[in-house]
Amino acid sequence: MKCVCVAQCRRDMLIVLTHSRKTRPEFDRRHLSASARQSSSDPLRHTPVVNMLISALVKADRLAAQIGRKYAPFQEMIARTLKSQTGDVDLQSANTITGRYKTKDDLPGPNLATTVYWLFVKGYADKSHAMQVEHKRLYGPIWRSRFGPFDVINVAGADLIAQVIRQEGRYPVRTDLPHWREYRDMRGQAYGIHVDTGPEWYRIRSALNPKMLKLKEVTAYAPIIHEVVSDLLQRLELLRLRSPDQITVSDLASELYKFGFEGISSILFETRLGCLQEEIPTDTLRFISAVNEMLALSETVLFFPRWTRHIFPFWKRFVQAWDELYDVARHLIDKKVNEIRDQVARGEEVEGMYLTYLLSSNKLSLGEVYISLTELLLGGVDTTSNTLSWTLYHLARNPEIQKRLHNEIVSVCPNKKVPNTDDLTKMPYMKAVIKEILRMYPVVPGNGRLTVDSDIVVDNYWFPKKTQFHLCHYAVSHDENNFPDAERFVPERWIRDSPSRSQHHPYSSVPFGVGVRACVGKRVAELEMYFALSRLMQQYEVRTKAGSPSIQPKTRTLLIPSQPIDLQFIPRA
Ligand code: HEM
Repeated sequence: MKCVCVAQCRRDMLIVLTHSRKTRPEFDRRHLSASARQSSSDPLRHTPVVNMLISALVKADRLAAQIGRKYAPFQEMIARTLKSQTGDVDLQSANTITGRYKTKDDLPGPNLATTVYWLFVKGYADKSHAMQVEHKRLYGPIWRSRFGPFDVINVAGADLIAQVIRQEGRYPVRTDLPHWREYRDMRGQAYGIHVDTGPEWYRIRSALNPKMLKLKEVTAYAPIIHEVVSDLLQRLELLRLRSPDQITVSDLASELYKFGFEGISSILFETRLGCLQEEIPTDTLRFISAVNEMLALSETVLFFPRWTRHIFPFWKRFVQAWDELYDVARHLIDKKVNEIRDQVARGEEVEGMYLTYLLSSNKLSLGEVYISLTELLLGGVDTTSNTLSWTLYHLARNPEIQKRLHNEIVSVCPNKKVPNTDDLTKMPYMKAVIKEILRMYPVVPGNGRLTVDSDIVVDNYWFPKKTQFHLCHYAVSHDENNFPDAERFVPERWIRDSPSRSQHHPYSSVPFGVGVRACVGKRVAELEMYFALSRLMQQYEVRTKAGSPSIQPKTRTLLIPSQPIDLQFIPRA
């Protein structure tokens, strides 16, 4: 979705989900390190060209304002031109159209210069989640942000988000992804779940849903998830023993990232990629590198107009990254297609998981399967791993909560019994822990909705078709009115009959989104996180090192830790 800044908006809108910043011709192991991914250079923030462009935009904005003050008719002409470029349907105030509603022109909010000031002078460029909170304080729960050609309505009240979602129509759209569409047109590929709209999106989504969103179906993935969790435990044990004090695992997020990548690809592609091995296979490194490169460049490509493609290298690299990503995914899928073909030829029954289901359901073409699995992978890589990182971090800092969680796990699964899905239903506290983490750190801190079918009314404001909304989930889930003492980690808020149980609006914490367009991977993500967390707790007590700093989140596509998380893993008897 579009939002207050190009960087933020394009991140939030994609809802796709990893974020290596640095591009390197040869991929090396450092690409797997979350800290390396987080700290490497951001093309939007550091290139002199971008700085020049920004300063030119600010100047242009100021100049337009000055000219506008002197020459109102001229300003109106500029406004007409800009509005026609941004797709506004009418130049008249909607007051005259609707009579009773206010319009977006009546909304408060920052203009280009103010936004640039907030981002680059006040330092909110990688803290757009915090900017939501500040802007809500300044402007109220609904405001308008303009940034160059982007014009976004920010909504930061649970009831207002509910109003937008209720009017999203049958085929909701998060935002337009013209550059993804352009790439797919260029290569003659299918569009897929992120690019397709209307009934076509719905057709693909309906094909993907059954083995992803039904709890009973997702249970079938338990054995493979446990296999990957076992590998994670082995890896953590190895790293712990190798550390100088024999208890510390450094940069936990990067290990959990590998777990996330391995976990989701083993379900989707029915192939173990070896991300948690000591020596990661070359093809897997290629795959990970391409995912990170494509996502990092996706933001940059959108920022620059099409005519600059021959001047800057971004588009070419974006295309190369997609080619690479698609190529590896296609290779993995083709391998499975051939296996299935051989099995059928031998008269054997075909068994498998998600890929086998998609291939045998015949609901999608092979090209659509390539794209769909790639996009599911993008959705599943960094989301679960970041949530797990924050969870372990807070458990380490809150021994009482960790003890309560451990007691629950032991009471349901004594003697380190490996939990099954039935066991999970008896672990309400573990679910509350994850819910609370997703409230405090919604991985997708701001989501988007682009109105397509009809005009809508929100909070007595009338918005025409093609209005881009930014749903400020972070600001809402940190609102003291919904969650008293909102900055504190209190899983009890989510426990029925607990004195700390919060009375909150149903839309005040919706980390997976709501409605037909909500996260397709929710069930799989939950299963992965519950199995990983329960088994980690069975094996270790996690602690922070004495004097270790408190870690703040930052926004890089997703809400991620701003520093590496190092934790001590004390084996349990
Ligand atoms: C903690 C884990 C996760 C969180 C918090 C999360 C959150 C979200 C959110 C907020 C959205 C946007 C929903 C909307 O627009 O209303 C989304 C969409 C999506 N997610 Fe997730 N996600 C997670 C894990 C996963 C996993 C594991 C997968 C892959 C299996 C996945 C695949 C997707 C896809 C493909 C979409 C786009 C759906 C569509 O446009 O129809 N996500 N996710």
